[in-house]
Order: sequence, then C-alpha cells, then structure tokens
Amino acid sequence: MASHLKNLSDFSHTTVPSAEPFKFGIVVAAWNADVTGKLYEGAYQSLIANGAKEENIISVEVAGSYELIAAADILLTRRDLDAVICLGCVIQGETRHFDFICDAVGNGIANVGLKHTKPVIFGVLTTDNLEQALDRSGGKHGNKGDEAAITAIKMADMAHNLK
Ligand SMILES: Nc1c(NC[C@H](O)[C@H](O)[C@H](O)CO)[nH]c(=O)[nH]c1=O
Ligand SMILES: CC(=O)[C@@H](O)COP(=O)(O)O
Repeated sequence: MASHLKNLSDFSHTTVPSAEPFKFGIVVAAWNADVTGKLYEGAYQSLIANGAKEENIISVEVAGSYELIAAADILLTRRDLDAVICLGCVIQGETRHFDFICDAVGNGIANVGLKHTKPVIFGVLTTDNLEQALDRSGGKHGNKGDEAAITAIKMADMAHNLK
C-alpha cells in the first residue's frame, strides 16, 4: 500500500514482540541529514519503546546510502547482532545517479542479509523531492525509521523462535 494511504508509524503494540532479548545495529547515512536524523530518532525510540536495552543498540554513521551496504556487512562480521537497520534518504537529482544508487543499495543490503543469514532492514527513503522525504520522516505519512525498527524486532523474534 502506498505510504500516502497509510501511516508508516501506525502499529498496534500488541502485535509487536518484545525487543528486550535482542541486539540491534543501526547504520545511518549522513547525506540529507535533516531527514536521516529524524529516521534515526524514530528507529531508536521505537526500539526502546518496545523493550530494547540501550546497551544492545550499536549505532554508526556513514557518508551516504551507498556506504550502508559495507557498514552493515562490517557490523554483522564484527558484532553479534540479531538485526541491522539501514537508514538513508536518496533524493532524485538532475542525473541518473539516483537510479544507480537506489538499485545498488537495495540489492546490496539484501545480499548482506543473505550472506550473514540475518535480517538487514531497508529503511531508505527514495523520493522525488525533499518534501516527500520530510513527509516520511516524522511528517504526515509517519516515520520510515519507526517502520524499519518494528520490522527489525519482528524479524529478530521470528528468527529466535526458529532456533
Ligand atoms: N545523492 C545521494 C547520495 N549520494 C552519495 C552516495 O550514497 C555515496 O555516498 C557516494 O556515491 C560515494 O560512494 N547518497 C544519499 O544517501 N542520498 C542522496 O541523495
Ligand atoms: C541520488 C544522487 O546521487 C543525486 O542526488 C545527485 O544529484 P545529481 O543527479 O543532480 O548529480
């Protein structure tokens, strides 16, 4: 369902498992920091609100969304984590660079998750303009950071229950 038809932050807390047992990584891109900072706050606060311990959340910043791929791989290689949340904001410019970045980041993040058999959550806004990004990072359409955190909790819980 398109974001404008739903609020990215509408969740029934009765359907979200406790995050207490799990360890999370959050990787956030510095490009479009006015947006990604809000995504980060949404993700971090959603993890805490659902029981995650502060000491079980490791956060790192990278230059741009393209670097989310390597950072997620490094985190999963060097830390024992249950899920990694990747947060970024890619906004269309004048050239086709947007297309290459978005395709690379989507495929790259998916491949890191498969490499490590761990949930790596795609919390990257890919918008036509800044307004669309602001609407989805704490604006009228909610916060994709919230959505990414809830997804990470659900995936970590699913994996835990299959052990
Ligand atoms: N234009 C945007 C970028 N571009 C930078 C790339 O992500 C990358 O850092 C660079 O190509 C060096 O590898 N990144 C975003 O996150 N958002 C953009 O709108
Ligand atoms: C997604 C990008 O890299 C893009 O914002 C860069 O802008 P431009 O295509 O005008 O160089």
